[in-house]
Amino acid sequence: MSEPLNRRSRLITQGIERSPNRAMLRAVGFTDADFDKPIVGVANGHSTMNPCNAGIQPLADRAVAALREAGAMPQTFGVPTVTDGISMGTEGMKYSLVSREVIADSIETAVSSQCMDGVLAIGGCDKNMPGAMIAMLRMNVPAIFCYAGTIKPGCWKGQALTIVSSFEAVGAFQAGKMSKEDFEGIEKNACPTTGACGGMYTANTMSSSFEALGMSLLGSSQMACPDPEKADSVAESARVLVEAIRRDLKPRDIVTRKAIENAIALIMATGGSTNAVLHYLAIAHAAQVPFAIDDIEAIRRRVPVLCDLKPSGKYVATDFHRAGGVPQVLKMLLKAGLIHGDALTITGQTLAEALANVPDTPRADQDVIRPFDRPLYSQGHLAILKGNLAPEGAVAKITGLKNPAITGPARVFNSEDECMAAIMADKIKPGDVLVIRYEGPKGGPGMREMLAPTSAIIGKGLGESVGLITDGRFSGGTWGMVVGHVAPEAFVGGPIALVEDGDSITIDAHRQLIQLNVDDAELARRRAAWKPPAPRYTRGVLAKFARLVSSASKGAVTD
Ligand SMILES: CC(C)(O)[C@@H](O)C(=O)O
Ligand SMILES: [Mg+2]
Repeated sequence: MSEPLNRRSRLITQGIERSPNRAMLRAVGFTDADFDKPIVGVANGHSTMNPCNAGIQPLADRAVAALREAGAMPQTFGVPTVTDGISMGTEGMKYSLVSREVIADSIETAVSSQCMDGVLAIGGCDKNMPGAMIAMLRMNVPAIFCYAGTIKPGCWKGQALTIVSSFEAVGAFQAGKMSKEDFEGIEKNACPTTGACGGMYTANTMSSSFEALGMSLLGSSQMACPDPEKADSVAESARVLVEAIRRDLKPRDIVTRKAIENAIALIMATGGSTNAVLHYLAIAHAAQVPFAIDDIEAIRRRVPVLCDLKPSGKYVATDFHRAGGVPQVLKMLLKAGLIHGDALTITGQTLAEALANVPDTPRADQDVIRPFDRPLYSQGHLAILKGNLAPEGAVAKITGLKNPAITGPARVFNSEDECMAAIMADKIKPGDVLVIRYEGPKGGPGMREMLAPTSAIIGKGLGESVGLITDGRFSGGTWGMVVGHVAPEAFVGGPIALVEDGDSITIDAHRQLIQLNVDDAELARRRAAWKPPAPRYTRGVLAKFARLVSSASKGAVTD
């Protein structure tokens, strides 16, 4: 007799003493026969706060129906989100990374409090993906992730638009390089549908990497949110999840070291967001898989950038999907021996088995996905930089830079807001190295993304001549000579706290170096004089996060 599928939920549905529990479940539609079925949580990220999550309710409805058809009892609960693109450049962005932990804690709390037998999570904006994955790996009950889908590109005067077009328009318009008509036209046309930011920014980076990780169905992540195929893939995910519960196939059976290496390889090949480094350190921590920031370099060296995708490339996620998307890239990496084909996926197949029917080479009629003999870059773009400014490491995109090395005078700012004001007041000159500090996980707190200043720099035409380093983060839409996640952060006395205006700083992408050119005796003097600042928040979720959070070089985790 096979094991019952309600391995966990039977703790609250079976036996005399569980009569009150059943009484309450009857109130939400359970009948006698239902108490023997697996209870599956639908972590519903629906929200009208943003386009990324505003299309999720119909997907959650499809998941509920498909779970019932597959013999499970679905129970829906809400999961909060923040919106990076709307909070960007404000104090509210401090809640972005914090929300990854809030989402993880919310899903873990709901699923574990009622001993659910599995969970299907549906998310949209950036932190929804890593937050859900961290919860799944902490709980280790059968789980699958469904991405709400990418937004479709906007269009203005024949130009494909994403939200980053609007961010970059700010600097250009303010510098008098763009007409009011174009500035307003871009704003009004950048986001035409529901779905998450349409380049290979953080949401599409994390969602597509979950296909490589084995925790989302192949081909599902880059579908556009409004398209019927997206809802169909959620229904299929529900069926696959019930089968995984039958097999007792759990997230930590799937998210092994090999799976994480496969995900990082996919991210390198597609030119994904720097945030993936932070999130995969946190995902490995939740999976209890040994994986350190220095492990990323070996993958970067062997995997080329094959996809010509925004922010630094030409195409958007819907182009990528049409060109074969993640499965096509994974099949190419598999054939080249750059990923582990024996890694398991949520379907119970190995990755190689799941890719069996995918063509070995990309279609010749498009150049969204390039063949190996014509990569955009021969090595990956996400590099870990070290030096006396970042002894624990820092993260940068090092491809596509006209000037891969810069040495210049430091312009020091103790917040993103101070730096943004200087950029918009045209106080920044070519050759400057901007230092934005006290924006780290503890110091910000919350490690804000700096898309506003980096876009303003691009918009003002300084993208190739100004460097920027921060203990904060960057958006997936950022490119240029920018280095984030500098660790240790200023708030805990990291070397970035000792920089003074005018100091010489070197950022060298090819040597993967970030160096403060000040002698050790002077640095020792400055360190002796440095005093830790008072925390910016003493109450509420930001204060709790600041007290708990680890270094960015460990994933900025809180447990
Ligand atoms: C607003 C963006 C582009 O979505 C950003 O938040 C990212 O991290 O990619
Ligand atoms: Mg973001």
